[in-house]
Formats: sequence, C-alpha cells, structure tokens
Amino acid sequence: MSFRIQPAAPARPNRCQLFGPGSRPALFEKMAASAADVINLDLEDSVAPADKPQARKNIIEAINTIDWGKKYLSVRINGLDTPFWYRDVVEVLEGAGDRIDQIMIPKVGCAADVYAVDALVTAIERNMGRTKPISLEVIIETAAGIAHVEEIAASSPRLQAMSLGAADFAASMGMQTTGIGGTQENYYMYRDGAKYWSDPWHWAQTAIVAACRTHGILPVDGPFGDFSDDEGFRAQARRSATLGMVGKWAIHPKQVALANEVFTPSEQAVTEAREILAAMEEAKAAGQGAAVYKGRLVDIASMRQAEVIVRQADIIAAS
Ligand SMILES: CCC(=O)SCCNC(=O)CCNC(=O)[C@H](O)C(C)(C)COP(=O)(O)OP(=O)(O)OC[C@H]1O[C@@H](n2cnc3c(N)ncnc32)[C@H](O)[C@@H]1OP(=O)(O)O
Ligand SMILES: O=CC(=O)O
Ligand SMILES: [Mg+2]
Repeated sequence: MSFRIQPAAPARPNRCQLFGPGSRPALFEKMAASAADVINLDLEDSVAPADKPQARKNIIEAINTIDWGKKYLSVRINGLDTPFWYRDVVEVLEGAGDRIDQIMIPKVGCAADVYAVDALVTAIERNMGRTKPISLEVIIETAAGIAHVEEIAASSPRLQAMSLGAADFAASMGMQTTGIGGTQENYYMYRDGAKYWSDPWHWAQTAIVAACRTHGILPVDGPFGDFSDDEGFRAQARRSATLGMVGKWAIHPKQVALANEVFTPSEQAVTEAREILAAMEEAKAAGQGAAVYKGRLVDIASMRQAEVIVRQADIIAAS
C-alpha cells in the first residue's frame, strides 16, 4: 500500500501506432489517412544510414504540409549510441513547427538517456519560443532498458508512453529467435506427448506495465513482424490488453484495424462495466460494500476495474 495516489496516464487514445520509414515519403499521405491514433515517422532502423539526412527533410516537409487530422504525431529519432540522434532532434524540432507532438527515443537504457534528450528538446523549445511542449516516448528494447525500466519511467515529466520493442529486445537479450513478437516455436512446456506454448514476452511486458502505471505513462506493445498472420497479431494484442497495455504498433497498414479492434473495449465489456458500477452504487446506498452481479462477487475493487474500461471507452468516444 501507499498513501500516494497512482497518477493517471495521459487521456488520449493510443490504440495503434502506425510506423513508416522517413525514407518512403510516398507512404506519408496513406499513414495520415489511416485509422491509427498515433503516427511514428521513423528515422531509425527502417532508414539506411546514407538516407538519414534526406529522411529528416522528408519528415519535416510532411509534418508541415500533410493534414494529419487529430493524429498524435511522433518522430522516432536514432539511438543515443549513434552520431545521428542530435541532428534528428535539432533539425526536426527546428523545421517542423508546432504540429509535431512527440519524439520517440529508441534503445533507452537508463534515465540519463531521457534526460539528455529532454535537455536538448528544452533548449530548442526555449530558443524557438515554442509554447506547446513536446512529449517523449521511449522504447524498452535492451537488457539495460528492462533492468532500469522503473527509473526510466520516472525520468521526465515529458514522458508519456513506453513501448516494448520485441526485435531489438530479443537481440539484446541473446534470445535464440528471429521472430518479432508472438509465439516462439521453441518456447514451450512439454507433457504427455503434447507441447504447450508459453509467452516469452510476458515478463518484460508486465515489468513495463508496472513501471508505467506507477508513473502515469501509457504502456504500449511494439511490433508484430509477421503481417500476414492476423490471428497471431490478435492473440499477441489480446494478451497485451489483458495485461494492461493500451495499444500496439502497426508495421503494416493491415494491422491498424486489428489493433483498434483489440484495444477498443467491446460494447459488451463497457455495458457490463457500467452495470457493475450501477450495482455497486445500489449496494453502497444500501450500506453494503459488496454485491452479487450475474452470480459473482463484486465489491469496491470491482468498481476500480470497471472504471478502467469505462475510462478507456470515454477517452475513445471523446477523440
Ligand atoms: C521491427 C523493428 C522496428 O523498428 S518496426 C518499426 C520500423 N519499421 C517500419 O517503419 C516499417 C514500416 N512498414 C513498411 O515499411 C512497409 O509496410 C513494409 C513492411 C516494408 C511493406 O511495404 P510494401 O511492400 O509496400 O507493402 P504492401 O505492398 O503490402 O502495401 C500495401 C499498401 O499499403 C501501403 N503501405 C505499406 N506500408 C505502409 C505503411 N507503413 N503505412 C501506410 N501505408 C503503407 C503500400 O504503399 C500499399 O499501398 P497501395 O495499395 O499500393 O496504395
Ligand atoms: O524497435 C522495435 C523493435 O522491436 O526493435
Ligand atoms: Mg528496435
């Protein structure tokens, strides 16, 4: 227990983050027309080193000229272990005007990584007289990142979201797989001649969710590489939603509808949540802290659970 009240995460929809390489400007209009809540224009791993300068120019032009509607607009910079990141921040923030909302920092390994970017962003904002603050999101995708996840979650008031990056995470951890998210063939229990697949991403996801929820940050599931496997994507996304994550990346446009489907609470779930709240209001009016709803116990903790679902639905409805 703690006397501190857990801070709420930002009240904006973050069901799907659609990625596109900064070196493929032909995709930008399509990204803007998609149903993703968040757009991530990439300067990092989907852009070859020689293309980084042109990708920055493409992104700046796109931010300034395309109608992005209500989308939350984020640019993924290069990691702090590269010579590219500072120019990414300076050029994009100086060139992109007020429409850009967020900078995504990949491969964050400690709180000081976020501090360094925060310091640079703050200096640029002051120099430009920018009044709308830039927010930050980070990717946990290294052994150091997951080892320091809690201090990273606490690192900056600008920090709004944290994703698990399954591809780099697997590489950094030395995992014996080239699969990006989802079921891994060799990660199974064996009994009586049958295999039971388990979830190798589970513990990293729960560590991220706990750190995020402690500090009022949106926990997000990262990429699912096999974009021809809709059911695999759905299963991964449903596990993430059940664990407390609010959304998932799309690395191909066909994944956007799948993520929106999973991370939008169903009508049935919302109705049930509202009925639980009503049942508990009735119970409270009768001086009771517990009640029976559809044959099962509900009490004041059930109200908090129901409120999570109602809040998600309200945020989406208001967007
Ligand atoms: C894994 C670790 C990470 O860091 S993931 C994040 C970084 N990676 C990325 O940003 C990659 C994003 N995705 C892509 O670059 C492309 O979707 C890849 C996977 C290469 C596939 O491209 P392509 O072969 O063109 O796909 P396709 O022919 O099936 O496309 C069908 C229609 O959809 C379009 N499309 C493609 N990608 C996007 C996208 N990211 N956003 C919006 N639209 C996209 C295509 O242009 C094509 O459109 P049309 O039907 O021809 O009009
Ligand atoms: O950046 C994402 C990843 O999976 O790696
Ligand atoms: Mg990565």
